[in-house]
Amino acid sequence: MPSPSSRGLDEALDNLATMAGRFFVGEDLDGIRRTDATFLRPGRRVIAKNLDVPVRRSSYRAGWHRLTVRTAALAAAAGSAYAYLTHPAGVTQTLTYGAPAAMLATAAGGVVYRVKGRERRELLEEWVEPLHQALADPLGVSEHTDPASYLHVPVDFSDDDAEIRIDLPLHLKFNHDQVAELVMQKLALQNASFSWRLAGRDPHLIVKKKDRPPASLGLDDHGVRDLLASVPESAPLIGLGAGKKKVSVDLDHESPHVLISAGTGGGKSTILRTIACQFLHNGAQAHILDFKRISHTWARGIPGVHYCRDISDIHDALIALGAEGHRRIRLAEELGDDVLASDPSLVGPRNVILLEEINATMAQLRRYWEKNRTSDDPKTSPAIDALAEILFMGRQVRLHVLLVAQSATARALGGPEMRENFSTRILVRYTMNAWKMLVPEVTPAPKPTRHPGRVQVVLGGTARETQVLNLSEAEARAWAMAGVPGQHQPLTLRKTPAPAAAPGDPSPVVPAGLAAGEALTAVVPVPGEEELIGLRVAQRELEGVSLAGLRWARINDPEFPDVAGRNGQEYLYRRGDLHRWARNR
Ligand SMILES: Nc1ncnc2c1ncn2[C@@H]1O[C@H](COP(=O)(O)OP(=O)(O)OP(=O)(O)O)[C@@H](O)[C@H]1O
Repeated sequence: MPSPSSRGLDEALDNLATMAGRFFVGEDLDGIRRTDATFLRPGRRVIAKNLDVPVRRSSYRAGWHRLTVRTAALAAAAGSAYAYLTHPAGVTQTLTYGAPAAMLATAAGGVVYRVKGRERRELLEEWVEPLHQALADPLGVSEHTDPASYLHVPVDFSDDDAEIRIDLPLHLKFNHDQVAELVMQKLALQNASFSWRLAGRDPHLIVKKKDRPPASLGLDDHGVRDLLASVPESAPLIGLGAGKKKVSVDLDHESPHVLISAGTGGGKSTILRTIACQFLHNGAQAHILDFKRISHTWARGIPGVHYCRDISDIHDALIALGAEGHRRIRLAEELGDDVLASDPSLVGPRNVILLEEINATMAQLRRYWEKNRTSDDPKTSPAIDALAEILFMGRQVRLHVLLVAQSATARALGGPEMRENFSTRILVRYTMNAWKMLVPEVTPAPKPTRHPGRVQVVLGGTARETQVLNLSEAEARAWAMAGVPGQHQPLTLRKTPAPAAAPGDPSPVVPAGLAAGEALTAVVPVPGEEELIGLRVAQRELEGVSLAGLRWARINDPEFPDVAGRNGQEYLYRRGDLHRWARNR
């Protein structure tokens, strides 16, 4: 009978032999067969039952692959040990000098990996993992399967030519429609084609975009001019969606205001330009509140355009527009719903307010008010209050805000309830956080694409991928000017009493002398502004403008004030007009 110590030795030798066997055939060393991988073929699915943890990527590798990696690691370890035994000083020196270099290289590699891996991690977390959770049961795949082993979803899967591949189980016992629906849902695809390749040892599914929007869209593309001319006055064309379907937003029937959320360079100026020039074409008035000063130079001097670059003018314009909104509400009440329904323009011409860079503009408006308010004035900027009021006014008053935000946080818009006023939201190159904040009702978020001019137009809980009509500055200007003749209202800045901004007063004083349809005015007090002055006097009053500059602008700048009188040979201008022109240059 063998002694207990020799039995222990036998067991240890047996275990060692088993481990060595597993090592050389490339199996998991604990002996559990987790996947259907063989020595020659990588695995496709998990076969072990009752696993507590997800199966690691290495368990899917073919046996020969694992053997190669293991042998290489063993050889490296043995080589290092041999080197240490034969040349200990050399190894110590190498470690002394090599270790810091290796650490630096590892750190640099780590940074690159983090940056490159961020997109990949987002892809796995937001789309691939939820898709796996949804598909595992219908496909009969173990939930412990590594999603990336059978769901081959490229990082840029929302691009037009992207191809998604899903490896299917060999038993092929699943409901095709159910799987297709889950793929559409979980990857937030809007239109896709499904090719089932079921024959052979490698059944799989290929998913591609179908009926995608055009790659680009310009005015000279077939049918675009006719389309532009045919869209209703209240519903400008934004672009074309899947299957070349027209995408527009009807400000009278769907959403009086539009929010555009885009990172810089995402194409926000192009979207505003395309929408605004169609309104101008149809006789609307446009107020461009452009704190960046140069976003819409195409609109300079177009009749019906009121361009404010200076923060004091933006402040005044918002107050005047708020007061105009109140006047229109009262007028609408007097006219009654049925009269307005037959002719909505009775309250006045349509006014679109383009508010670029809301984040910076709101901050500037606050700062401006802090600097200029007196101790009797309310603390909140009346311009910000006016904007809030305009956003709450219904579509009947025909004042529409097209607002651009790089980051449409509640604070940037003046409160979370303010975001609710934008039932149409256009998102470009958004982050997942921006989507969750602005479009919580559409989930999961469609994957953003870097395709120029490609946006998501969200309305009524539905997101539509759209290729925005790209009008050049010259085309937009020409389209705006080629509108219905005589419809543009000339916009002038005239002195009117400032609306009283008493806290809690729901109906501030309306600027005097405004009748329905009359041009809006902005309130800009300049001492002696009605007085007529020549360019020589103006040059002394206006900072940073030379006499030559004034003479040049008189001829070349379409926004230079009109001549208001003459003194002999000299042309005279209203002082207030010259000051406002200079501020907004
Ligand atoms: N609809 C579109 N079709 C094709 N290309 C477009 C479209 N919109 C924008 N682009 C491209 O993107 C560039 C930037 O567009 P745009 O100036 O409108 O972006 P932006 O977000 O306003 O930029 P910035 O933040 O710098 O002002 C354009 O020069 C153009 O090349």
